[in-house]
Amino acid sequence: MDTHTPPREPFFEFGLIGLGVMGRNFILNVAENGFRALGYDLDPEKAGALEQEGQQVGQVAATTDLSEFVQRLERPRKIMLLVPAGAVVDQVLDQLLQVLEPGDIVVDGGNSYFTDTDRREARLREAGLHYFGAGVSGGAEGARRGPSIMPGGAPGVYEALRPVFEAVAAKFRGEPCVAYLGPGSAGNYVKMVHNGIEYGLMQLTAECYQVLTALGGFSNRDLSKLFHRWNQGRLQSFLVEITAEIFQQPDPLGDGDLIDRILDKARQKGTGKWTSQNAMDLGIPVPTIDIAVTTRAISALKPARQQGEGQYPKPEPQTVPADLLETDCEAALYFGFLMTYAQGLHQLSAASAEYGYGLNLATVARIWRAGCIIRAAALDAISGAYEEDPGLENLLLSKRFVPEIIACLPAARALLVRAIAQGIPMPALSASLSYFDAMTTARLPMNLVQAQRDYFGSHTYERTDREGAFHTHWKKT
Ligand SMILES: NC(=O)C1=CN([C@@H]2O[C@H](COP(=O)(O)OP(=O)(O)OC[C@H]3O[C@@H](n4cnc5c(N)ncnc54)[C@H](OP(=O)(O)O)[C@@H]3O)[C@@H](O)[C@H]2O)C=CC1
Ligand SMILES: O=C(CO)[C@H](O)[C@H](O)COP(=O)(O)O
Repeated sequence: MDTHTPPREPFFEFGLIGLGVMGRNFILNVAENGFRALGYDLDPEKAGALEQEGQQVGQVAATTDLSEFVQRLERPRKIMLLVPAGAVVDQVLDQLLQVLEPGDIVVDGGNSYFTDTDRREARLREAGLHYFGAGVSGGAEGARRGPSIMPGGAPGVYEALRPVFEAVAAKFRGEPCVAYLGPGSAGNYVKMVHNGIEYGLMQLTAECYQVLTALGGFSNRDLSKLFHRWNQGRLQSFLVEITAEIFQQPDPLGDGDLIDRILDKARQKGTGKWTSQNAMDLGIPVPTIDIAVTTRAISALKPARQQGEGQYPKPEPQTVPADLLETDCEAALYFGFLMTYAQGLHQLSAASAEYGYGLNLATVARIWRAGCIIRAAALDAISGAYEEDPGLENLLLSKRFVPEIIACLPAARALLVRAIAQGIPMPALSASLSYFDAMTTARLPMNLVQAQRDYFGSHTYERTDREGAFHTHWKKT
């Protein structure tokens, strides 16, 4: 398999298992940054493809033989897995446990569920091995040119990985978008919430697309220009940037634009759902993320949606002047983005306390400023907000953001009123605004919910005027 014929003795400084979309690109990035890197995949075609591509980069080889892979790595071995999350990771670990030696380091770079990482870390520790969870974001391009890396595990072990990670990570004003985040599964947890935020931002963007099209008659060309313009301002972000490009992509299989030929069913691999599920366990509200997951589920129900559209006529669309719609959408989208980051970071703060991660949220926001899918100009200011006030309970309470959020509110409300009146679903913007309104209302109607709970189940309630738990024999008529 090797075309380089390097010596058979340990020669490579970094090993990578799983030469798919992420692995192949990540290992080329590692080699290009001066580390001798060896890849392993079961599939000879993938190993061959890496060797082919690696010729231009140098210092990279591939094998399909696991014992050869292990023999040719310098000790302690540093091996990163970029294989599909789930059972495959355990299968690879079963094999590695047969051949690795105490002190070797295994890094899971995939989207593994955080409790799996804790379990695997304990398993490998028993064998004298180190296990590290380091979520990687940025897709294929990021892996190749500079991803954001979210590492967690034993701090001493990170020191061995730091030179490689800092070299390959994306740079924001020269600062690598990687930092040690915390013990155990901290890295995989942060990556999971990153993906939850990703779901929220994508859903908000999609809703703007729908409302601009339905109420403003924006063409794909108009949308591309608009998103491009937005990307020059406070909405500057990877997702807004690629959205501008998506709207100008011609259909490679026919006339017209590709976007118009893509089926409106969004799939999901599970990280958004895990974020929501765990937020529920922690008792932290992340409604924009929840609804983004739910909306993907609704999108999958195409036949029912089609049937519903036939049975329930929509209101006649009332056209809104394009400039007004554009202004309101920009502010509403920015508002929604801020609410989504606020929710995700709030969840991280609670998870940090619950699982002992000791997360520094300013650091988390800092390493998201470049390389990852949720990178955005706003993250620089978000990081600053947590630096100024490390105990900040919620981003929307940050003095930095209060005036900006206040300024966005009229537009977000006006846009939603129009959308609701016209029967255009904007579930993520709606959830973001209701989240904001609830989080900024000192007295919510939950006194009634407590009364109902006590009425039917003697669950007791607390009072506003004295301490203790109370139960009432409610008067039944
Ligand atoms: N794609 C993306 O944009 C991103 C993905 N991720 C995460 O990174 C991880 C990898 O994703 P991605 O690169 O997209 O996945 P791919 O499916 O493209 O690549 C996975 C690779 O692992 C190989 N593989 C499977 N089983 C084994 C095994 N037992 N031993 C060795 N190699 C094996 C696969 O080979 P074969 O195909 O022959 O089975 C394949 O080459 C996942 O956890 C994913 O969630 C994270 C960020 C972004
Ligand atoms: O990890 C990623 C980016 O950082 C994945 O590309 C992304 O989360 C895909 O998720 P899904 O398939 O659920 O939309």
